[in-house]
Amino acid sequence: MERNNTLLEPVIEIARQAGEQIRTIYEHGQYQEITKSDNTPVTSADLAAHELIVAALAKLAPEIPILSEEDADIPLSDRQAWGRYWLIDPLDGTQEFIAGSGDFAVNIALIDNHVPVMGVVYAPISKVCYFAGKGLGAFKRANGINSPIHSREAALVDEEMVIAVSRRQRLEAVIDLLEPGRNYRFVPFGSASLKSCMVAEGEADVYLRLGPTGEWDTGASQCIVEQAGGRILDIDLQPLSYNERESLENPNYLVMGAPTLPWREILQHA
Ligand SMILES: Nc1ncnc2c1ncn2[C@@H]1O[C@H](COP(=O)(O)O)[C@@H](OP(=O)(O)O)[C@H]1O
Ligand SMILES: [Mg+2]
Repeated sequence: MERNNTLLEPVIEIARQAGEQIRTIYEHGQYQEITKSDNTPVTSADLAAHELIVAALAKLAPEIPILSEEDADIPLSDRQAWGRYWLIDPLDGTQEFIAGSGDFAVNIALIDNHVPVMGVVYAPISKVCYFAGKGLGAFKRANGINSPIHSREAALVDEEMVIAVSRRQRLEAVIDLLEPGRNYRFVPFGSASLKSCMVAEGEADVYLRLGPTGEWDTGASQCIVEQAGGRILDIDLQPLSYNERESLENPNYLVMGAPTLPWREILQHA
């Protein structure tokens, strides 16, 4: 565990450098865009960040293999021998990058024996970095200052429950899952990882994600959320898996700040 945590500071710097590169491209507005086979967009900014991160991680720790959203076509038969590997999403929130909302982030996780043990999420526009190491806690770095972060305690039954949701999904699909009669407030925000970090720092009680995402969308933020006191589980309240299936697609999931809330009742229509 200690060995993993010595990698944290260099990885934060790699995420920052990739984020700076993304921010420069974003501000100049000069990038190419193509549609991938899963019908999601990828830009030259995603690919530039991918190249930077892969080169820097290979230099930092040549023995650790890398799985990136932008180079993910590696069969399980090759991946299953990996004890530790880097799981990266060079640009989480590509559609937000294109739309100009500013809600996007660089994600780098270290997975050890199928468990995220290190997570770094860097938001290039706010220049805020969320990071965590297993057994170390979760932190937010802004203006060079680290602050420990903690998810929110269980809200009382009649208190407002703040729910982070994608900007690009039908809100009705989320509302349909929820137990009626509670006081919900929905906060649309871009980038799956930044919404998870909202829960980790207590800005939201829960993030409900319906629809496709990849293991790279949750690896880094799962470590941050867990170290902050929360959990990421699928909608049946089972753990997400890493590098255990041929497909890298996640099931629907929820990021909960307070694991002790009665989630089975709250998600009664799931
Ligand atoms: N049709 C689809 N197939 C696969 N993943 C999708 C998807 N639509 C959205 N996503 C995932 O949701 C993430 C964005 O979340 P949000 O909608 O909350 O901004 C995307 O991250 P990327 O931008 O890295 O591809 C992508 O991984
Ligand atoms: Mg991406």
